[in-house]
Amino acid sequence: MSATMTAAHQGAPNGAALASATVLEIKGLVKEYSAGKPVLKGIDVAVPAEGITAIIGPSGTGKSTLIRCINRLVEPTSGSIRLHGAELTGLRGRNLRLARRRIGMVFQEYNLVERLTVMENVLSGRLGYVPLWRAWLRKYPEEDIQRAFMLLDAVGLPEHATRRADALSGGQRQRVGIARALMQRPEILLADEPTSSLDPRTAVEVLELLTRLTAAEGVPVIINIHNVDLAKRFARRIIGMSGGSVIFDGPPEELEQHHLRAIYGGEDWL
Ligand SMILES: Nc1ncnc2c1ncn2[C@@H]1O[C@H](COP(=O)(O)OP(=O)(O)OP(=O)(O)O)[C@@H](O)[C@H]1O
Repeated sequence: MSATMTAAHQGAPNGAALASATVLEIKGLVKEYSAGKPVLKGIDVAVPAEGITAIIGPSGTGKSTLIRCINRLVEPTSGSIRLHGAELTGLRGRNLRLARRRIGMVFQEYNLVERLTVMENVLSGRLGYVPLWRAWLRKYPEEDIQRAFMLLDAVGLPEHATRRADALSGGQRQRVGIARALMQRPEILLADEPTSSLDPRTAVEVLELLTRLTAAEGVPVIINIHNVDLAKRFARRIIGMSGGSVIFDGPPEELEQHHLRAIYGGEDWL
């Protein structure tokens, strides 16, 4: 397997991607928030069906935009995004809602409903599946409740089911966020800077948990992360972005200082 780099990165998926089955294939993805000023300049990425793929790059380079184009929180300007071969761009209404059920998301600021209990927050991961009247009446199927308890146990919060979300620490909230995302039984999980609001030790604990649980559930993860050391430690694959383009795509052991200089610019910080 070899990493691809600037000029060599002409859009073809690299050896790492070809070696493993692909769950998500992004081709020629462009996003312009203002006409003629692309933030994403034709992204080509093939995400493997297992493990963590980390997106690194300087602030403002389009990492969040890329992640949010996948579940259409951000509308792509052009290009293709295929999940298990099915095109996601252009979906509307019910078809978009059905596609979103297949894509879990973990957020930097957790996005829990603060006044609801931990259990209700986890169960809300089923909202795309359960009829709304059931959710309003809090009548989730028994199977969902069992799974929510199992996931709360797995994230180390079995005793917190009835606590309000706003009574939890940041690390605990993110554990609830992970349980909620997995409650959805997603085919892929997006994590948009999931550890940026956490202290360094809690960040490692949350990434360990994310790695373990998603491996157990067989869910591949795309994570947008600022900390390069954590990306190298937990990801199987690194995508380095700069100026709205992918300039490194390969396994962590191939990410060298010259790549980091190309991604982040300069070298006085290295
Ligand atoms: N909703 C929006 N409307 C207009 N411009 C936006 C919007 N969201 C992001 N941008 C711009 O797009 C560019 C890329 O932003 P994005 O948040 O994707 O970058 P990022 O690499 O995730 O940055 P960070 O690491 O700081 O979160 C930035 O210049 C940003 O100002």
